[in-house]
Amino acid sequence: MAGVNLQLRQAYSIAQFVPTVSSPPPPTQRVRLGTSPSRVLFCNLRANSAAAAPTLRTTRCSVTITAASSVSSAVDSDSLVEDRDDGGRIPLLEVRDLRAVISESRQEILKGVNLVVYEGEIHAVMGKNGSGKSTFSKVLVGHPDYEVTGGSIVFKGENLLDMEPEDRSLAGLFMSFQSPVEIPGVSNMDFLNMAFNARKRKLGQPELDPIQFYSHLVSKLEVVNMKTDFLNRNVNEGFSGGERKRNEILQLAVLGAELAILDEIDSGLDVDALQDVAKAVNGLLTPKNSVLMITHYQRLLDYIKPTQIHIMENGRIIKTGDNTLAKLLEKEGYKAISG
Ligand SMILES: Nc1ncnc2c1ncn2[C@@H]1O[C@H](COP(=O)(O)OP(=O)(O)OP(=O)(O)O)[C@@H](O)[C@H]1O
Repeated sequence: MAGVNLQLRQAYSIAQFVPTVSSPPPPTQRVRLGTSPSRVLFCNLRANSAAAAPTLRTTRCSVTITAASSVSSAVDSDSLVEDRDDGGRIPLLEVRDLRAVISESRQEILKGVNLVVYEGEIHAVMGKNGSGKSTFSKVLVGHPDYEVTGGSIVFKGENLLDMEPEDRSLAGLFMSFQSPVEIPGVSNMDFLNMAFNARKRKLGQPELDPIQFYSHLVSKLEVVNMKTDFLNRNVNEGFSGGERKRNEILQLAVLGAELAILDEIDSGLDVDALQDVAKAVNGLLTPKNSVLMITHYQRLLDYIKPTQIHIMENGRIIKTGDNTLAKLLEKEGYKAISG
């Protein structure tokens, strides 16, 4: 059973950073014992054996977060909680002078990112290939490949850098990856059910059994225009690129999030799928929830209208503006914007 738990933990860590499953899976769970989790490594949980389970807390994932915490300990997040702009808007995410290196090579990728997202806002981050957009989003969720070396991230008034990746998820941060991973041996339905219940536990709300959860899930499937067949398939296994992206949005719809980080959610989508996904994201927006989306193309912004667009270059946000910035980019390319 420990092997099962390890695999589920890995799956969880990868997909949405929900907590370790310490109790046996629900009765309908279909978990293939002994499946190599090599394709689903996220937290560099190198050990594939049950024996490794007790050592999980000492993986690089935790070490990285600890290192990040020491950087952020000087942040007076209380003062940031009080930060209200003139319009009375409430900041959800406050990133100040964020610096991060690749853990292994120590190469600095983020060189002082500043960004504030208020409740109910949609922010788009654009920029040339390799400018640091995905790194930024992965640093936000605590990806172990990166180490924060300076600056601060405050989410809902709390120091995000003090939190483990799974706690960031439970706090209401969701990330849709550019290349969603497969999780062999875990069905979509079971995965979503466990992730959903983990969030409910954290919120002190009643969990749903598989039958109750199915009813909840069916309504969400309609939102993303997915067939029920996908529920019985293993997470993302054999899914087309577009199906994976829809599945990511299904996870968002099921789990909910105060801040959804969508990394190139439009890549690989045909026109109909793009509209479905955009419609689903728009349908999930409330005055309290926010979206931070990374994209290369204006076409996504035609469907999900951003409050602000940021241009990232060489690990920094060099320009912020409204949709005219994206239109300028589309017409003239980055030469019209770069310094
Ligand atoms: N884990 C890593 N190991 C080595 N290099 C990395 C790693 N992560 C990021 N980089 C490098 O950091 C730079 C920024 O990468 P990142 O993926 O953040 O760019 P991006 O702006 O999202 O690019 P794209 O638009 O092509 O997706 C790139 O040069 C990339 O090769």
